[in-house]
Amino acid sequence: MSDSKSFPGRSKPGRHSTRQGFVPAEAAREAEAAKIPGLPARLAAAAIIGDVVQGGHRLDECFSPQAVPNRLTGLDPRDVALTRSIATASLRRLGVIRHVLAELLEKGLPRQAGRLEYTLIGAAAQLLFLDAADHAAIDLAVRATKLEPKTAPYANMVNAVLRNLLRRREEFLELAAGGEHDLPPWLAQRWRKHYSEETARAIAAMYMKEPPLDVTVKSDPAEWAERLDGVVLPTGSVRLKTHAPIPELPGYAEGEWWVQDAAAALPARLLGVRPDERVLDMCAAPGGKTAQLALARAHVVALDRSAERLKMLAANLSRLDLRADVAVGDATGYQAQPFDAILIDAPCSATGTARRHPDALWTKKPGDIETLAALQTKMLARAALLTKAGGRLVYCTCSLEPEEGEQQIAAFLRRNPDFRREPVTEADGVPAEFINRDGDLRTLPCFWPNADARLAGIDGFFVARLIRQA
Ligand SMILES: C[S@@+](CC[C@H](N)C(=O)[O-])C[C@H]1O[C@@H](n2cnc3c(N)ncnc32)[C@H](O)[C@@H]1O
Repeated sequence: MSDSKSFPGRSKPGRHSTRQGFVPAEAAREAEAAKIPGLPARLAAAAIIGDVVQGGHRLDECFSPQAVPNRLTGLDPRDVALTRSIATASLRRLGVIRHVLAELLEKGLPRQAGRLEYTLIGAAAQLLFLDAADHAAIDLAVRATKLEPKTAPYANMVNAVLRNLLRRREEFLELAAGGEHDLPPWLAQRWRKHYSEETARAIAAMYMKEPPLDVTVKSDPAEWAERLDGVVLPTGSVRLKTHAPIPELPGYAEGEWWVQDAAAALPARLLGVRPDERVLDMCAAPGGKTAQLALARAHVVALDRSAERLKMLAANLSRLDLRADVAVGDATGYQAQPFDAILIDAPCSATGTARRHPDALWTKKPGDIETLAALQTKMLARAALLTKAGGRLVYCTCSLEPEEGEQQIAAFLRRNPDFRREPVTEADGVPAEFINRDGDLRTLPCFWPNADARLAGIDGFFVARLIRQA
């Protein structure tokens, strides 16, 4: 790998002679590493695991061309795919991998050993959960360790730990089987309290599996299910059994569908917009729900604080040949004439989406929930001012935390007596099991179990539909 930023913190590289002249030793080491098949991907994966776990970066962002630092510079597409699979498996199973490593590292991890932990995590993920050849996983982890001056003294230790892991693999796989060790303890504890012991276990079991790919189609789900080798779900989304690269699938380039989890497709539908209504999508990017509203031929204002993410929204709408007015701005202070309908897909802890974004569980801390809930409260207050008399307001989050869902709406209704809940019913095309006692929608990742893991589960979402009195 040629990206020198992939070795942050390396101290004062020495210089040595090459045919081209003097180059930093660091660059020379990287050039050497690039020649060893499989090593650049292992180095990139370790760097990305660190960016997520230590730096708080989102995993998806690490794979975007705009990523800073970009760990993928110079990697060929096969190495990028391998990097992604190592990093994703590492984060999906991070809890149990750390548990296993703690057992194998008698004296714990050496302090200030740079990227050593992430190299070990990536190698353990390969040995336990991926198809990579065992000898390659161990040998390349040892080489990666030798490459960095801070970690080089621990190369023998890495070798010994990984060989021990291999010897005890069956025991560790048994430990990993239920997924219970994969969750950060503070979140597991919350879910046991708010749902039940059994539900928390079922969520953990779902979170250790790769999720299916769901898409929203512009029309004719049955035909697209057949063309895409999928099934039509009870809510109208199409679930694909294959994992082919998305841009290569039929209908993608023609803009006939877009990727959207089946649960994420429900909030915009529950807003029930009609042609020519003025609709505000308050947190719109990257635009999955804006596309649904635009497809219903509403006049949509797609508002988001992030200009970068709105560029993605614009590109998505352009591929789909759909239109919306794009506005960059802070929803909590947004001013406009009142709207017929408003959708708030609020920023949240995203703990309901960890099947697709396993990093979501490891980049959040307990205090974040309070901070996010405070932001959501402000957005709801602003949306209340922007909703016409008789207008509708749908609030949703992809969080499993009641503070960002049920409690948020209970407090909103207490503060805003001119709003009432319009309960979600089966007549909305929503399965009864998704509707809670208050008439709000609450999905959990363990819903829709299926013996065929390719078809199981749904993102965790909360959705409330409110009406402002006329
Ligand atoms: C859950 S995502 C929205 C996903 C989107 N609705 C979709 O379906 O594709 C939340 C969005 O809220 C945006 N956001 C965060 N804080 C905001 C604020 N104060 N005002 C407006 N948008 C904000 C983020 O940039 C992010 O794009």
